[in-house]
Amino acid sequence: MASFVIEGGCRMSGEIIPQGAKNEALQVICAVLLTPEKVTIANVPDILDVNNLIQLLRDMQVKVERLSLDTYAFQADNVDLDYLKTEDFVRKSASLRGSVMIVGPLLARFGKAVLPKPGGDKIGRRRLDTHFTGIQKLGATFTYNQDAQLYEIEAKRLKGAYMLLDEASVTGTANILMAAVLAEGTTTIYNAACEPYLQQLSKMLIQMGADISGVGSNLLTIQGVESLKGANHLILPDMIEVGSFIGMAAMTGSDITIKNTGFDMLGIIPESFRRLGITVEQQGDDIHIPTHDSYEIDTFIDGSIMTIADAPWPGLTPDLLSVFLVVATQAVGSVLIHQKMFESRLFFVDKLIDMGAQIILCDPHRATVIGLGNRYKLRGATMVSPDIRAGIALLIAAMSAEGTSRIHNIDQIDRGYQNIDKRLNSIGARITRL
Ligand SMILES: CC(=O)N[C@H]1[C@@H](OP(=O)(O)OP(=O)(O)OC[C@H]2O[C@@H](n3ccc(=O)[nH]c3=O)[C@H](O)[C@@H]2O)O[C@H](CO)[C@@H](O)[C@@H]1O
Ligand SMILES: C=C(OP(=O)(O)O)C(=O)O
Repeated sequence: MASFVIEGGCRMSGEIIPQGAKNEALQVICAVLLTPEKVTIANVPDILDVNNLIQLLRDMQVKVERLSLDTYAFQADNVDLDYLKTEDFVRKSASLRGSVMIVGPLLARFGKAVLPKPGGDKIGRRRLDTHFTGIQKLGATFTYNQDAQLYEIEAKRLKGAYMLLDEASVTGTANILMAAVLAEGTTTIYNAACEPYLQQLSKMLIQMGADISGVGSNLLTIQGVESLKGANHLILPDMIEVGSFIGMAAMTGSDITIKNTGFDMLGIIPESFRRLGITVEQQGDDIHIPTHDSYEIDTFIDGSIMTIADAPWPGLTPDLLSVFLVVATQAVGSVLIHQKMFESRLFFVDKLIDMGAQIILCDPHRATVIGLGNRYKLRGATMVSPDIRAGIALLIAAMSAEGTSRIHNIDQIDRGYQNIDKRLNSIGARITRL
């Protein structure tokens, strides 16, 4: 497994362009299975998860053409459904979470799909109930094949239905939506997730001929259509990467401009960083983070310690809480980080404590951070990245620390951040990939 060696204390300056959004890419690439026509997708991030999904489609005989570094044309006019029965398919599906979202499109278009255990971060229970119940409501049957360890799913023709999701699952909503666009009649999805990823997926599906209303809300109404056509789609900048750069800049005392951030789609993210005391200057669609010698965490209006907690969109994405946590370690003041959605995403704080951070892990979901302000710097350390977002948080810690750090298992970072070492080194970081 590759590692990063990071020389701490280097300030960055200059401009950085965020990659395309990982979680949107995973959705819209699955959606190409809904039509035999050509779908062209631009701003596709060159990251492990996305490349693994594209390979999975290639293995299913989807024609994939790389038109430029970040633009692909897909044509699913001759899909090999037998591939879904192979061990190779099961193994590859387990390498990423996004693979679960081929079920909706396959079922809608071909009446059958299989669902092996998907991959993704090991950050606590990651149940698929919402996917199952939603797709069952559309009339599909699930049969567990013990030998192959996968579900076989069938439906002659999906039928629209009303459903109130048990939770606003991101990939669950995408899967059900992609199934419903070709179902017969009307589907209503209440308590739908409405992250920008889903708004963008809906936008692409509408361009393909789907009839969807309520986009951006938690109530989606879909009138099924007979077939869908090709489309051209542009993926938004990755809001998690934008947030990671904001935190990284503040904590390393860097002066950077994050270009083309898709600011209007960042929701509560910029304001949440401002509440940590970070100056986030909007300049058109760019974000400028000036050099911070210190930043002070806000309190609630009554003076009590602030909580930063995740919530379904338009609440704060759980994928940035690790970044908020690490950035708070060098702030003036205290904050409670409450990761409500996942129960194993905060254990990486042990590594930060080893580096000198003052953190009390209250329970698997909550950590209190007592900011060190300018009093002490973190110390360099050797660490292993447990998941993608803990990985970037540890990288930020290492970049701000005194001395040299090593992070092992950086595949976990590469899963979601494109050429991160090269891009950061080009504006002044010192990261070596071994
Ligand atoms: C490939 C992809 O797109 N992955 C994202 C997707 O994963 P994914 O779609 O797998 O995550 P879900 O939205 O299904 O749920 C995530 C977790 O949050 C819990 N939950 C969810 C909704 C809710 O209202 N209450 C609640 O507690 C679930 O029980 C689960 O433990 O969404 C997550 C939540 O934003 C992100 O962390 C992942 O990066
Ligand atoms: C948890 C994440 O990804 P995945 O769902 O692919 O594991 C993430 O992107 O932070």
